[in-house]
Amino acid sequence: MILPLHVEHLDVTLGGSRILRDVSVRVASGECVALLGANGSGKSTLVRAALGVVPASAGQVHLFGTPVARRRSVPWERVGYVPQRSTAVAGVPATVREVVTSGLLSARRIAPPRDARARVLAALERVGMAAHLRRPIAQLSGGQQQRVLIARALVREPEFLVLDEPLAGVDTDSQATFASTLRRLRRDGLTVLVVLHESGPLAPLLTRAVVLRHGAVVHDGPPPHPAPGHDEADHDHQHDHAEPDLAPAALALNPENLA
Ligand SMILES: Nc1ncnc2c1ncn2[C@@H]1O[C@H](COP(=O)(O)OP(=O)(O)OP(=O)(O)O)[C@@H](O)[C@H]1O
Repeated sequence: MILPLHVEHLDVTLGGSRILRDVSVRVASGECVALLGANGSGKSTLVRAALGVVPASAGQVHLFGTPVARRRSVPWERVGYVPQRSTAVAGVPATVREVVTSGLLSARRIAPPRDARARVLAALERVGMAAHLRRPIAQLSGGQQQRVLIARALVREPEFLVLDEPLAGVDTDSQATFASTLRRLRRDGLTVLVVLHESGPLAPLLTRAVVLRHGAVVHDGPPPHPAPGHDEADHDHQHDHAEPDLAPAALALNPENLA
């Protein structure tokens, strides 16, 4: 069976430090897997390595059976990526329509396809944001921005969606909206890998959780139950190693730059 994601014995070393240690993770078709762990445990690094953004020092990554050595080797027509909102939309002076249209562009396709308008609208309808088509993304709430970024990832109709901390800095109402969006996508048959600080309101949607600690997998199985009284709304840390805010031109031209 060809897996959407198959990571085998992956090691990643950055700045002389071993960040991931012998990590093996499988995501099968139709699963909704959470990647959990404390700050600095290596979750984002694993996602970035899976999308060819950071190189492996040992081990292998396959997406739909394709070996991933660099960003260009990712089968982007089958994989959607939703980056952390804080790094993706800060200061971008674009409308919702423009942001979602950028999901249809790439280094090889710098003009939108003929049916772009209909596809953009359909993607926004899937996340309940069609009414906001013409609004500047910077004017939207955090939760709404998050849904627009999901629409941008959905506009190519991927089979596998990777989301990096979609609940970070999002208020409780928007978290519930996000959970129902995710439930709908799962019903549509999407395979999902979602990086989370803790499983929280998404726990009922998860088929499995992989927990990282100090760059190694310490759990791969049923999702842990959310702690009583948990509140993720205040989890809005910034990454000291985060990519710089994307220039609008990069956002408009090449969604693969977001990975
Ligand atoms: N380019 C880099 N050079 C050196 N160290 C790095 C680099 N990128 C990440 N790291 C380090 O790797 C470790 C894991 O970082 P990573 O962002 O993958 O963790 P995380 O689990 O996603 O954390 P968070 O919850 O804060 O997003 C951290 O100690 C981080 O400082």
